[in-house]
Parts: sequence; C-alpha cells; structure tokens
Amino acid sequence: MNTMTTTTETTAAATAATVLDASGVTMRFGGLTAVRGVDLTVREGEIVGLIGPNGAGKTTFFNCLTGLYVPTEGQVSYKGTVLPPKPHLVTKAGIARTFQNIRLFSNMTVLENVLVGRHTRTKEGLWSALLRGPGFKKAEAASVERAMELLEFVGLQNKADHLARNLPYGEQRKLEIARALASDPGLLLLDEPTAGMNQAETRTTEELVFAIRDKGIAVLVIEHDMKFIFKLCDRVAVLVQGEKLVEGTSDVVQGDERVVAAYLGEPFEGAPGAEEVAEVEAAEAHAEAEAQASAEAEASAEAEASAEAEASAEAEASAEAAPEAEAEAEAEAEAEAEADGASEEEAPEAEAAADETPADEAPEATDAPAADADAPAADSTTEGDTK
Ligand SMILES: Nc1ncnc2c1ncn2[C@@H]1O[C@H](COP(=O)(O)OP(=O)(O)OP(=O)(O)O)[C@@H](O)[C@H]1O
Repeated sequence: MNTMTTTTETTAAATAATVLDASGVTMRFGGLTAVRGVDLTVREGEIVGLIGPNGAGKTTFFNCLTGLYVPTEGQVSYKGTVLPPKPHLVTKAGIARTFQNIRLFSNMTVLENVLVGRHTRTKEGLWSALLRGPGFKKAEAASVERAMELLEFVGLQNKADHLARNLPYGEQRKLEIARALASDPGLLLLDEPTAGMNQAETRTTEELVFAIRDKGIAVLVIEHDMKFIFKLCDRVAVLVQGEKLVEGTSDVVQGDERVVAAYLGEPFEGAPGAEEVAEVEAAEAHAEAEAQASAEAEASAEAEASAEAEASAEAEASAEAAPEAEAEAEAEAEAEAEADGASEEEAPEAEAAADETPADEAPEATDAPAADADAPAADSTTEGDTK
C-alpha cells in the first residue's frame, strides 16, 4: 500500500496546541495487523475525521487511544503526557468516548446515566457516599446540576427521569454524548455517532458536534456518512487496511483518487500490486469467456441431439405403427370379405378400404412422442440429484 500522505492544515489549526498525539500505533491480533504504524494528531479547536472502508482498523485505533487495547507498538499522548493504557486513567486525563454499539445503563434513568459519567470528576469518596454527609450532598447537588445542563445541551432535559431503554435510538446516541461530556473532557472521540439516524437526526448531531467544539472540546470522529464528515471536519484521515493512506482537508481527501479506489475496492493507479490485480482480472475474464463459449457449444449440441432423438423416435413410431396397422387392416379386410362371402368383384373395395386404414389407425403412432415427454422428466431428475 502506498503510505504517502497528503497533509493540508489551516494556519489556525497548525498553530494551536496539540491535544492528542498518537505516534506509530500498531495493533496486532495474532497474525492480523489491524492497525499499522498510524500517526495522528488532533489540535485544540479541531474536529478531525477518521474514515475508511469496513474493517480498516478505525475502531481498533480508537480502542488503542482510549486504553481498551494496549498497542503492540507506538504511544499515545494527551496534552504532552504519555497515557497509560487503562481506560479509567485515560478518561481521567481528559479523553472521553462514545461507542459504535450504544453502551448505556438501560435500566437507569437518563439523568442517572449522565451522573455515572460524572464520577471521575467527583472528589467525594466511598465513606462520604455511604454516610451521605453534607460534603457528599453538596457534591451530589452540583453533579445533578451539571448533568441537567448537559441534558439541556443535547436536548434531553425533558427526559431526565425516563429509563434510558425507553428512549428512541437517536436520543440514546445523544445521551451517550451527554454522558461522555460529563467527565469534562478536552477531547471527545465519537464512534459512528449518526449510525442508524435519519437525515434530520444527523443534521442535529452535526450541529451538536459544532457546539461541542465551540465549548473548547476537540473532537475525533469515526463516521461512514461522508456528507457528514466532509461538512464537519477540519481535517480527515483515511485508514485502509490498518494504514493511514491520506490525511488532509475535506477537499483534498474527497479529490484523492486513492480514497475513491479504496472505497470502491479497486486498485488505484500506481498501487503496489495493481499489475497483479490487472493480470488476475484478465485471466478471470478469459476463463469466463471460455466457460460461456463451452456452455453455448454444449447447449447447441444438446439441442441437436434432442432434435435428432425426437426425429428418430417419430420415425421409429411411425415405422412401428405402419406395418402393424397395415397388417391389421389387411386382416380385417380379409375377414370381412370372408365373412360376407364377398365375390371377387367386391374384393378391390375391401383392398381400397385396407389402403385407407393405416391413416385411420395412425393415432397409435402418438405413443412415440410419449417417449419424448419422458426425456425432459429424466433430465429434471438428474438436475434434482445434483442439488
Ligand atoms: N479483538 C479483536 N480480535 C481479533 N481481530 C480483531 C479484533 N478487533 C478487531 N479485529 C479485526 O481487526 C480489523 C479491523 O477491525 P475494526 O473493527 O477496527 O475496523 P473498522 O474500520 O472499525 O471497521 P467498521 O467500519 O466495520 O467498524 C478487522 O479485520 C477485525 O476483524
């Protein structure tokens, strides 16, 4: 794979402080390298997109950033400090995330879900919570107030006491964002925030992400909705087969033929292996053409054979039927002549009748096509057997 990257950054973003710095992140699962040597930075005030075809390694990379996976190689720094690969320590440091598959406490209320997200920022310890002293009550009231602010921010203030599981899908995604924001992050990672949303919900989420950035929180977002990504992001990185293929502004990435090729599953010009792929494709096309030609030849041979068989069956039938009918007619005529005591003058009449008889008796010959009718049946049985 061509790993040359194209980076175009706005001047403002280039001078902003780095929030996230992932360097040389590699993640292997046995023999599979899901992420290979990926570098990525996110600066203050930026919305950065991470895109790539299914299985490109996007979520695995997120899991490396948030401590769910310990990268095989590389390191992740947040605001200049290398992060330990432990999810709660990463959250405490200032990185929050949502998940591709929504992970809410479904039997808890909307408000309680946000309060859970708040726990890394509350100082009250276990004893304080158990004894419910004044310190705890004050902290609890502050947490509830902050949680309600966040619910208002995402538009769920009227659903605070609803069970999370009763929210429509789009609102569950919003609740996940509110819960992530409850840990007061400096960087929010969103994994497919618009998955399963209709257009109106997607537009609302777009506005929500801009509003989050306006609050001073940098955003790194994985999404398959390209319209959403290109409208939203200051910068987009493209992962393909675990490697970063391209990185740049939306315009640069959209115009890069390697990205289009990667999404279409086609080799891009100059891609290593493009020649081999072309060779394989040519060989496949040749094999297909040959197969078709031989199928056609077989079909026409079959048609010829069946026409021949039909003709010979008919000929056989008529050959069999004719002498029989003739003999029968002759015998009948003789019998009649004998029975009637017909004179020799009458005999020609009887002969003439005998001559006509084969035509009348011809229906016996219709037995022959029955053999034809059986033939396809035998064919279809054979087909059935091969299934
Ligand atoms: N825990 C794991 N063990 C083994 N292989 C894994 C594991 N997690 C991911 N993979 C593999 O790593 C590769 C990258 O998967 P990943 O889910 O990161 O891709 P993705 O770009 O997020 O895909 P999608 O867009 O479909 O969510 C895939 O081949 C996947 O099967």
